[in-house]
Amino acid sequence: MSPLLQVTGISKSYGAIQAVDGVSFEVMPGEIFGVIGPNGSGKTTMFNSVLGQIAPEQGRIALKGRDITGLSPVELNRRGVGRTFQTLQVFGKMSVRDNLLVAAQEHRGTLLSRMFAPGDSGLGAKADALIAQFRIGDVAHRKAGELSYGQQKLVDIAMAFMSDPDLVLLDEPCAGVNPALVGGISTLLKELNRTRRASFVVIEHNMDFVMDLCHRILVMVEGRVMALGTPGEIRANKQVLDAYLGN
Ligand SMILES: Nc1ncnc2c1ncn2[C@@H]1O[C@H](COP(=O)(O)OP(=O)(O)OP(=O)(O)O)[C@@H](O)[C@H]1O
Repeated sequence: MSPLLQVTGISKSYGAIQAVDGVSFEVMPGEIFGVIGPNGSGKTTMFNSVLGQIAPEQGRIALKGRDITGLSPVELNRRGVGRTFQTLQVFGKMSVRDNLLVAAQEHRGTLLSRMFAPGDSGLGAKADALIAQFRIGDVAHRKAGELSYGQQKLVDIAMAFMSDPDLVLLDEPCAGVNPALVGGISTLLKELNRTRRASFVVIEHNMDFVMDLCHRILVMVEGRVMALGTPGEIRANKQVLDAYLGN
């Protein structure tokens, strides 16, 4: 099986800070791939390099064997790469359902083309299916800003799925979420992985969540890959325990 995502030797510095230093890894189709590491270890910078948000100074990123290095987030989205951010991206004054529709239109075209696009172009059915899958039907017509933070996080994740992505990069999906809802997010991601064959790259500090959810985990320390393996291998890695998990 050939990799869905191939990251080869990417580096990015900010002045004297080498935020990402020669990071390489592959994500296979259908894989849930975790990225962990202490604060400031370069996880988000690596993520943003993959996602076209920042240009890596070195290295190559390929999706399904094609070079995508330097492509814009919009172009990547069209090629099947979705993302969520550390901070919520929902529009608080719009209904949950409208947030999903806007996310899909974002994927389909420019603001101008959206303004003149006829109706919802069949996106309503897709939004309703996701609302059902995310079990947020009871709040679908409420303003997103009125929902609990955890529920807004679910809306945020659902928005990333409106473009039928092959690969979704999730930046700290559990941050700030009530522990009672963390298990729900994990169950949901496993279900999306199974039913939609979507692959995920997940940055997360919640170790129980990562260990339970991910097939393989990359450990970053000071911009470099310290370890890469299954949750069992990462838990048993002495170097990782000393540098990170043991803290
Ligand atoms: N825009 C920027 N300008 C200057 N330095 C930056 C910038 N973004 C990140 N850095 C620095 O690069 C290093 C890596 O940061 P990054 O945010 O990628 O780490 P992280 O592992 O995602 O951290 P966290 O877990 O806290 O989100 C840090 O030293 C950070 O201070």
